Amino acid sequence: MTTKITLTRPDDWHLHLRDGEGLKAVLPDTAKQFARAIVMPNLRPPVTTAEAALAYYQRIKQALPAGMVFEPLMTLYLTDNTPASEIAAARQSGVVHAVKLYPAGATTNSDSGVTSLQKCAAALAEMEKQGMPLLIHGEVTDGDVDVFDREKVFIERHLQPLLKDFPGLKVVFEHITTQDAAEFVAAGPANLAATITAHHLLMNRNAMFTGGIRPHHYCLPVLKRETHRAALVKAATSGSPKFFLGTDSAPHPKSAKEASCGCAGMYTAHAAIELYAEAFEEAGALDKLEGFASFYGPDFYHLSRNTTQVTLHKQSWLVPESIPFADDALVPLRAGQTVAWKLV
Ligand SMILES: NC(=O)N[C@@H](CC(=O)O)C(=O)O
Ligand SMILES: [Zn+2]
Ligand SMILES: [Zn+2]
Repeated sequence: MTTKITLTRPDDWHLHLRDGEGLKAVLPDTAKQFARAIVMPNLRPPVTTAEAALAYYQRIKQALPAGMVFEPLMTLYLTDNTPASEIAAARQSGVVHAVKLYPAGATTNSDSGVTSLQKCAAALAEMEKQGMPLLIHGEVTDGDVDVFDREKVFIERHLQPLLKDFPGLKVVFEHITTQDAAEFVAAGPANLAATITAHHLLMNRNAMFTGGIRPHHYCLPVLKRETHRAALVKAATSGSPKFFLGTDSAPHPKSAKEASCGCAGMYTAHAAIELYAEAFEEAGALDKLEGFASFYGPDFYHLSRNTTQVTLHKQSWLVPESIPFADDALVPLRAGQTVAWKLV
């Protein structure tokens, strides 16, 4: 039995850091294990300009505790009105590495998101030209579509046409949750990749209803049935460079999660690489973890791989019931329970 693994230091290709006091509370959890992270732009107001992305970059750098090394990779929030010139400015800034597409109304802080991809044609053409990746929250928002089918329907209605219209555009299908998405990405061109969260590898939709309603297991896209979880594990452990690590760690105050209309998002940054190690071990594929966590992401983004390492021990530890978060608290995934691997 493997009791110790050493990996090239991983990166997180999909992360929510929030801002202000919340940012200060969560940033060390990510920086202790990841060298870099793609930072989501769904703040209030959203990060829609290169100038705002640069200012956010500086706030993250300032919030980093002394002695920690971490590089935030910024993203721009795409709207119906994003001009091509803003894409060029983002590229020029040197800190923006991707543009994020939220279909309007699909998820947390997506009110200013895109209502129709037609409206974004100029920005998308510029991204294709600049080699700037488009990161997609791939769910339709049509209330007639069952919430468990929204990702699958997005592929047919929006992703396929997009890839056809912009064949050179680099696309990351973010936080995929279905067998449909895993198979679509695996069969797609090299410029199409996907991120997979630890929670979608470890849990199926039963986890939302174990003995009662479990608001801390609610995220978007929502957890799916077991066949989908199994397909995601297969994709993540396949050794295909089209699938890489993106935690989608999404902190919300406890009071906003444990509410009559609770927010979507799970907090996993406190134990991210350890949770992935559990999922890969369970699949008998610990040897595939380094490629997924540390190589395929930078390769896709044309960034260099990290040169330092992290070590994990097979040593179970207790996750705290809650973590301070600004003037509230956070309930992390596995709160009050154990995680099987521990970062040294
Ligand atoms: N994943 C989530 O459930 N929530 C994310 C938004 C997102 O990534 O869709 C958040 O910002 O809270
Ligand atoms: Zn999302
Ligand atoms: Zn997210």
